[in-house]
Amino acid sequence: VYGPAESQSAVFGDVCSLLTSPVDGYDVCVMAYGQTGSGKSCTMLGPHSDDGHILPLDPQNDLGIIPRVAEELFRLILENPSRIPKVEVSIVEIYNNDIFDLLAKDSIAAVSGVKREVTTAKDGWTEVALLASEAVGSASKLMELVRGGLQLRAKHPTLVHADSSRSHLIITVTLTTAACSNGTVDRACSATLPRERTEAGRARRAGRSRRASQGAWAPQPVPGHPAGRAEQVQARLQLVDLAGSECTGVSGVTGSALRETVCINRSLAALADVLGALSEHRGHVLYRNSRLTHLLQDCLGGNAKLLVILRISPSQRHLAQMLQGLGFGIRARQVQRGPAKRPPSSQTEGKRRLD
Ligand SMILES: Nc1ncnc2c1ncn2[C@@H]1O[C@H](COP(=O)(O)OP(=O)(O)OP(=O)(O)O)[C@@H](O)[C@H]1O
Repeated sequence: VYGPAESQSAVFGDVCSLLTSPVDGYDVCVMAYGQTGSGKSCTMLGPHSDDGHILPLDPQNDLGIIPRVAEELFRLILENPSRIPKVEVSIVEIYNNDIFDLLAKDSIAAVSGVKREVTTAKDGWTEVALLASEAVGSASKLMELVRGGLQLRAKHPTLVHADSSRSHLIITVTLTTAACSNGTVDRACSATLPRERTEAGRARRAGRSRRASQGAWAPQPVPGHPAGRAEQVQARLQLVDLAGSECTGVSGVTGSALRETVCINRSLAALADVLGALSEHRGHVLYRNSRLTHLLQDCLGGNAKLLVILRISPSQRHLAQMLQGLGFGIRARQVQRGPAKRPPSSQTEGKRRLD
């Protein structure tokens, strides 16, 4: 629990240790939940202006989780120059239960993003069809894309918060790495990784493969490999700034803003329901009740490491929302899925290969 005077770097200190996981092939999701105006965007992004620019008054202390994650991720990646993954970014917002691609490039996209659909592929992964993604080679390029996405994000003033975000923002960083395959010799792997890590990574990454997105980067051929090419492994790091839960009597919204509020509250209720179902180990989890939970299905119910940050307003005026937020936190905490699992080795059934 962080008090009001806690620094952004202290909060990031609890996120930082998760960042080796996507580099090692595990999915990670960090999301901020809380009522409108409680400081989710501040926590995730730091202070920022309407044009998406991050505005730290004190650059050392004010930066939020996302710019810090960008820096730390690339620092970790560059620690091992012989295994640098391809890093791609996609940014979507879920507004009024519709998904908008904030990196799509066409005339409509310049105003509000392009509407997309989430689908569950045959292999069980949820994906947003036709989603634009951009390769990035540095933290600054990643943050440039985030700023562009923020400019398109839906906002609307309310009585509670003059700069209220009306959509859920989901930034996905995908790391694609050529993996060592069983029965083959990947010289890059074996030359640079300790034996123990190579073998563990082999089993883990070989089963962690997903379909590669289209792009210039391609796996290197592996001599003697039946498919004639190295396997690839993809890990996703998702950074989620949820829209705020809201009591319409307090926020005073009407018309289109009221519809936004209804959609926000419904999707957050669906998220709470999913966490409740997972915590009770129910056989059937209703991910598709909302596009938010459908899109986040892999990180909520899959093998991802999920970190939920709860923002609670200390104001008595918001007591009902405070209790509701704490109830959400209790549900999130009750979800026990054990340690993140290593995917099956490449010789067992159910492996996913990128070919
Ligand atoms: N720790 C903090 N210290 C000082 N001011 C803060 C802090 N956190 C947030 N604020 C301020 O509170 C206001 C609301 O913050 P923010 O935009 O992050 O809320 P939010 O939860 O994302 O709201 P919404 O869901 O409506 O978009 C902003 O003016 C922000 O600068």
